Amino acid sequence: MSDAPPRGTADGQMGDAPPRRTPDGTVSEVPLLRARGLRLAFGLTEALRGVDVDVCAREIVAVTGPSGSGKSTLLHVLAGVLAPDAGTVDYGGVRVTDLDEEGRSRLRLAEFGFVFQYGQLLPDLSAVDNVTIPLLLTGIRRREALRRAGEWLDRVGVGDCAARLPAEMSGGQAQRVAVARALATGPAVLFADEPTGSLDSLAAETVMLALTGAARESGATVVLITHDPRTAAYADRELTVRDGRVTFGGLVG
Ligand SMILES: Nc1ncnc2c1ncn2[C@@H]1O[C@H](COP(=O)(O)OP(=O)(O)OP(=O)(O)O)[C@@H](O)[C@H]1O
Repeated sequence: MSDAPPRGTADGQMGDAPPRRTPDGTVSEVPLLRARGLRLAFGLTEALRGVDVDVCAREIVAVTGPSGSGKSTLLHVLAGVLAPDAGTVDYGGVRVTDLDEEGRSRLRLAEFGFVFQYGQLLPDLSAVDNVTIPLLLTGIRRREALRRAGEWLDRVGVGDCAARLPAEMSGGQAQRVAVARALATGPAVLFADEPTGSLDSLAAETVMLALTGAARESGATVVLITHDPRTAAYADRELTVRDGRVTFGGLVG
């Protein structure tokens, strides 16, 4: 969005991040996220067993694979939520895997947005207030935050739900509010873990249309986990994870 706050100063080292919007509006060929040799075990369970992944600026990448194959773990490591046992993640000019917990937290707040499968909206707040909260946290004044939140709800097709509580919306409407909330602060990368996992196919379609449309419009890169081929079909590229390894489509070029 043109009125999004400036991005990329989580630790003051984001100046050499590749451009997210190429002059002709296409996806950049330069990896924005670059992971190499990722390994992570939970006790005896090797969730990631040597994963290499590139995600280019403005790309929409679907991560697919069987249950328990390591998809969520990979997303959490790419997003700096989890630190791997071995391997590197680079985001623009920042080596995420060299940051401590606090540095990763600042990076997430400044650069990343998240959408999950369930229960992400604050139940006691209306749709518009749910979208307003992260804007207020970036220091935007309430009146302006409300205006932007309303615009985002319109953009994802749920402007008429602005005053409703999450319990007064359908699952698909609530997920579109969650998409608006995740994108309203202008994140460079949107990470979505099964965003349509709890929805019927029609609602899933409306959510994916809203998510991909809004992400493309705002120039956000998207990494989304799904085991629904119809959801994966909205992506520019699909990569497959099996037994902790990327078996298909991890690298570009
Ligand atoms: N916090 C944890 N503690 C222990 N084991 C874990 C933890 N998180 C994940 N695992 C294990 O790591 C492996 C990969 O899990 P992960 O959640 O990444 O898979 P997934 O492909 O996302 O699965 P699903 O599609 O069912 O969500 C699984 O064997 C899982 O049980």
